Amino acid sequence: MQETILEVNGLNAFYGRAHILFDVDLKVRKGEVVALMGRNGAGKSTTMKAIMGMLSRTQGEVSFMGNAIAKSPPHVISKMGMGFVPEDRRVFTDLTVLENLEVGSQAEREGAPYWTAEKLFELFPNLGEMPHRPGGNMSGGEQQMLTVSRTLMGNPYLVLLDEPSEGVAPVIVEQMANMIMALKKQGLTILLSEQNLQFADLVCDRAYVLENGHVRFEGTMEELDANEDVRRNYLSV
Ligand SMILES: Nc1ncnc2c1ncn2[C@@H]1O[C@H](COP(=O)(O)OP(=O)(O)OP(=O)(O)O)[C@@H](O)[C@H]1O
Repeated sequence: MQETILEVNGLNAFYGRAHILFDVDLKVRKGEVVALMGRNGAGKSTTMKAIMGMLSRTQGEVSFMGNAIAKSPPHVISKMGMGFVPEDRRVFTDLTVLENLEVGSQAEREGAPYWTAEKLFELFPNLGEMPHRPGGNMSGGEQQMLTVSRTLMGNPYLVLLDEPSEGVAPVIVEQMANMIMALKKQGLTILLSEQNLQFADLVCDRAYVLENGHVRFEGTMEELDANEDVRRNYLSV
């Protein structure tokens, strides 16, 4: 069995007094694409932010490549090789595509795919056609691709990808799915938050389903597809 890249045990998270995550356990192994699923408000983004060290109040254990990171701040976790593409996909609007990529650049990491702007332009030909365009003059889908690319420029071992298919045109959704499959082939490990079961079925190996901050299901995509109760009760399908 492949080595475990990320292991979360008994993760609880709070916004002020509101208790949002309840004893979340999850594991991501090297080379896997794992889906974090659930309806709006289930706790997917909160789980990612908590893993990334972005929340002020959490309890539980998070281990990344064998290192305990639950008390580490986001910039330290990023430097260790964890990339995060948040839902709001902010690009630097005054910087060009190439400049945006340079901002994300980190040193090569042994055992992680190595990315250059040229390699990313092969993966996202749209971006390759506009290297000098300011980020502010791009469509939402193009900005989405740029945010993913900027994160990859950090040569991460693991990428947390928050709802890549949400709010973008169907043609971009298709490109996103192709992109994730291409990244998997390169050996990248991905934890992907997603509401859309069709999309997750296309690109993911396993899924965790959240409801009200609790993990309600854990299994392969085949097991999830076959589990009508989970799909009906906790997903919008
Ligand atoms: N900054 C915040 N302050 C207070 N409560 C928050 C905050 N952000 C999220 N919440 C609440 O935490 C719960 C989980 O939200 P979260 O964004 O993690 O869900 P999600 O599964 O990612 O859903 P979505 O698809 O809508 O992003 C929701 O009840 C939400 O209202």
